[in-house]
Amino acid sequence: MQVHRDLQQLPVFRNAVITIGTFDGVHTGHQYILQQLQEAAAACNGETVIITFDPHPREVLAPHNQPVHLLTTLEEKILLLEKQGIHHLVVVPFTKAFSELSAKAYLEDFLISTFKPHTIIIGYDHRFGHNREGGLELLEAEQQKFGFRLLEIPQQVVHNLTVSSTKIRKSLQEGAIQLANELLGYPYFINGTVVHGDKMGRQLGFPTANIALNDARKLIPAEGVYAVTVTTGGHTHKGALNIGTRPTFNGRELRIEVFILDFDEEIYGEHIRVNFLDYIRSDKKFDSVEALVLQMKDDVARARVIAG
Ligand SMILES: Cc1cc2nc3c(=O)[nH]c(=O)nc-3n(C[C@H](O)[C@H](O)[C@H](O)COP(=O)(O)O)c2cc1C
Ligand SMILES: Nc1ncnc2c1ncn2[C@@H]1O[C@H](COP(=O)(O)OP(=O)(O)O)[C@@H](O)[C@H]1O
Repeated sequence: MQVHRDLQQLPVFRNAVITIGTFDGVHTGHQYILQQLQEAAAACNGETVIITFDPHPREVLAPHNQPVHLLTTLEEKILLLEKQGIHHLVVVPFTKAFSELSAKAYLEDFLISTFKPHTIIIGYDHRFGHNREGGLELLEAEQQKFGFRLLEIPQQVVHNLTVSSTKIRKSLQEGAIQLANELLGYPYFINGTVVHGDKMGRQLGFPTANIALNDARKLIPAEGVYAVTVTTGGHTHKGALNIGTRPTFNGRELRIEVFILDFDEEIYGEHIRVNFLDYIRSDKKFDSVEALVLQMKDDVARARVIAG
């Protein structure tokens, strides 16, 4: 997949079959659109082109101080899209000025003039232009004039639920990992670096790698204990992960820390990726360190079975 970040340097696409969106999470609904993109491109000997935005439009448009919670950073999105076998990803810098283009100007002066699409494929609820004023009706009205094919993809449903990035974010924030993973079509993951903690883990018999996220905008699932897999140094291990403030030790700040099963290496400063498999329990304040350690033994046993 070629990634284009400079709109002035785009190649000429052969029969561009395009789709447009933020694709946060690259979930099963997005994956279906990408399949349709590939089928349409195969039928016209065209190239598949995804047009996405960075930063995420909500980061530019959301009221000040409202945190964004991304399912995928741009780097992660690129990796996920690459796996889908798409030819081109065009990353459009999303600015306030760009967001203020009228729907017609966006369509004619940006989308059609830049990509000269053979086919445009959009999801059922795609909106564009200032205040989201444009949609399917405007594309249909412009179709004759510009001669592109138009394909609208209906909503995708999993367990009677319409798949959406918002629903997946909500599930993760409620600890509903299995549902989130089914809607995503893969286990939710985070990427980070191993940093120093308070050096208590080793004394408890459970050294825990403390994770600093690569990107602070990444969504952190609900506080609690999770069964995970951990990839570091090119190897994947089972793990028991805690997201919480360590109430037993009267901690305050939120930490993400993982005990890696059957592992004994110093990995400070290393890159670490965690795949969330299932939620085990909520975070608790224990009356004694012994009680916490007993519970952690049980968590680890459960993580071993789940990650098996
Ligand atoms: C699987 C697992 C479950 C945990 N559950 C809790 C918990 O319920 N309550 C709590 O206060 N701390 C919990 N912790 C966090 C421990 O208190 C923490 O690992 C310990 O304080 C060591 O921290 P350090 O690595 O920063 O020294 C958990 C840690 C792990 C790995
Ligand atoms: N099984 C393991 N799981 C997690 N980290 C481990 C493990 N074995 C060794 N380590 C190392 O030990 C560190 C965690 O030890 P810990 O005493 O909890 O210190 P800290 O408070 O700095 O996290 C990790 O960052 C890692 O480098």
